[in-house]
Amino acid sequence: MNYDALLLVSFGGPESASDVLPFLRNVTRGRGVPEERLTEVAEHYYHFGGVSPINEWCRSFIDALRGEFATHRVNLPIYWGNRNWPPMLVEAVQQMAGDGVKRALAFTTSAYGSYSSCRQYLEDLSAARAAVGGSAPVIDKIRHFFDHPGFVQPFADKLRTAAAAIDDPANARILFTAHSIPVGMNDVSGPEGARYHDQVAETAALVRQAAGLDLPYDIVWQSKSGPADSVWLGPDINDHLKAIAAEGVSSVVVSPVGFLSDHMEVLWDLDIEAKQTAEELGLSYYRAGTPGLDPRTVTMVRELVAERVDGAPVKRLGKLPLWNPNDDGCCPARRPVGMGR
Ligand SMILES: CC1=C(CCC(=O)O)c2cc3nc(cc4[nH]c(cc5[nH]c(cc1n2)c(C)c5CCC(=O)O)c(CCC(=O)O)c4C)C(CCC(=O)O)=C3C
Ligand SMILES: [Fe+2]
Repeated sequence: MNYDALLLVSFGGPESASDVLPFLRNVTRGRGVPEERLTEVAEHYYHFGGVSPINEWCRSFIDALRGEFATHRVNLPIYWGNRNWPPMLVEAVQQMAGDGVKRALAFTTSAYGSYSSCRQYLEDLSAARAAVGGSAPVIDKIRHFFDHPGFVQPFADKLRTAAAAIDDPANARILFTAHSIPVGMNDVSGPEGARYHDQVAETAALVRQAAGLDLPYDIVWQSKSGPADSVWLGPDINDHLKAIAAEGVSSVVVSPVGFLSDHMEVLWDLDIEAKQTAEELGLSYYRAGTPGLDPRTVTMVRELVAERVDGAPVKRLGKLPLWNPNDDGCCPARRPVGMGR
């Protein structure tokens, strides 16, 4: 297939204190997230001066990707649009239309399937295209990359480095963590359901294997939002820290496989909140890094583009079946948080 642009699609994040509340309102519009949760999350952002690292990461990643494309003679201009904070998707689609782009590939910064990590990005892309009208390019989303070596290997190296600092490996546990979602949303993720959970679990196993570690590990979930009585994927990382401390575990190494780079969820929910929980329990806490700007991750995007443009081989380490998220047959439009399916 011929494409004439790459669009990087991300979540967006505030870049100053006055951005925080308007950003949070964009994220949660129509989602049934309680007001107390918003005030609480706003404080997490204010703690860091109202600045999420996500937009700056996108800028640096695009710079690196432009270099990668130039070196490998990939002749595609790169555009950038976010779901929740400028630069917004609609501006990016407008710009592409003005530049005469007819067909674009979209790389989203989430590796996994599910309504929140995939379908919602597709819905926002179609809304942006509809707003731009007839001159908007066709946009195809690149496949889920949860098991691509350019995603798995940076996590593995960073996990190995973090684990090397543990002084009592006999009583250590690896915790792989990803953003929780409502259980009802997970149940309908992917063509056969539960694929969000299963992709995260496959990534976790691949990362541990690639790190060459035989420490025991668990998969845990973080950053639950929505009403307190709504059922989300668990165990929550903080609850699980209590459970394993009671079993006699004395050190944890936390690998945030749910995140391509250090978002606010990593800086606050892990490095402040979970770390404090661990310390209160007397557990030594080590946090492994995210891929971030690892050159292998930059190369991964070029390779994912080559799969679509040149029919290059599909590089992957896992066995879960892939599916085409551009079809309508997976991750149906959702009901409000907490409503189950
Ligand atoms: C699966 C998933 C990912 C991973 C996939 C992906 O990367 O997209 C993700 C990423 C992110 N989530 C982010 C921020 C937020 N998510 C919220 C709320 C929610 N997330 C959900 C799910 C996910 N979220 C859900 C089901 C909700 C409930 C509301 C709803 O049903 O939509 C809220 C509202 C307040 C709160 O309750 O936390 C905020 C502020 C940021 C930016 C961080 C930064 O600024 O650095 C990023 C990358
Ligand atoms: Fe989120």
